[in-house]
Amino acid sequence: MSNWFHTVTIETAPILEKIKEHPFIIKLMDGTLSKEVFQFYVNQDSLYLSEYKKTLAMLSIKCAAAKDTRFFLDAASGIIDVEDELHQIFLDKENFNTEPSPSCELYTSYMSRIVNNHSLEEGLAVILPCFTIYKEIGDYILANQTNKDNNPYQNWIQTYASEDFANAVNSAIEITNRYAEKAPKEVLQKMDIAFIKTSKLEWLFWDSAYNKETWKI
Ligand SMILES: Cc1ncc(CO)c(N)n1
Ligand SMILES: Cc1ncsc1CCO
Repeated sequence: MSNWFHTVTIETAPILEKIKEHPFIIKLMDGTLSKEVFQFYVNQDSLYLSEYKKTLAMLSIKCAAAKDTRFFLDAASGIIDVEDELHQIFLDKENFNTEPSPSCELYTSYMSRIVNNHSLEEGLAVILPCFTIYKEIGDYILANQTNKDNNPYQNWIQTYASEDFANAVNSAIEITNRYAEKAPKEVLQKMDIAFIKTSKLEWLFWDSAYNKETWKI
């Protein structure tokens, strides 16, 4: 079946491959990622998710169908659960840094700008890689790791390889495809641009954590 998501996924396949080859993911998978780097990541991800849930809530009120509004509101509150659970386990609250890294700032600001100032369709496209790439990476790690019993990051891996998350991802894809079906070509092109850019920002977010990115000034 040909649909918008299927087509854009083919276009972004090289980005997904780069993410799978990134040392952050390789080391997360074999459990050798340094605690310091993972801590930096969880800290920034906490700042990221705190903004992302607001962006999802904003997108939800732009949807015409009540079931779509409900889906995005549920996803936003699902993120509060993830924040509570994963961050309870992994976040070092005493050394929490409240300043987003440049890449974290860029990623959250970009999504917020598109959702707030552009069309609903572009908004749907811009928030989608956060669902689909994490699903891909969660499944990829689970399928390829040999140390499920003693990986310090297993709880994190399981969250994104879970059935609940898979259901949420499928719904997000279905909703976006449904709006894309009715969208004119110009809007579809803008959806592609948004999806591709956010996919790159996913790579950048992992890379920035791996390098413990700082503000240069
Ligand atoms: C950067 C980023 N993208 C996506 C997700 C999925 O929730 C996450 N936790 N963090
Ligand atoms: C953790 C997370 N990331 C995108 S949506 C979501 C919550 C799905 O319920």
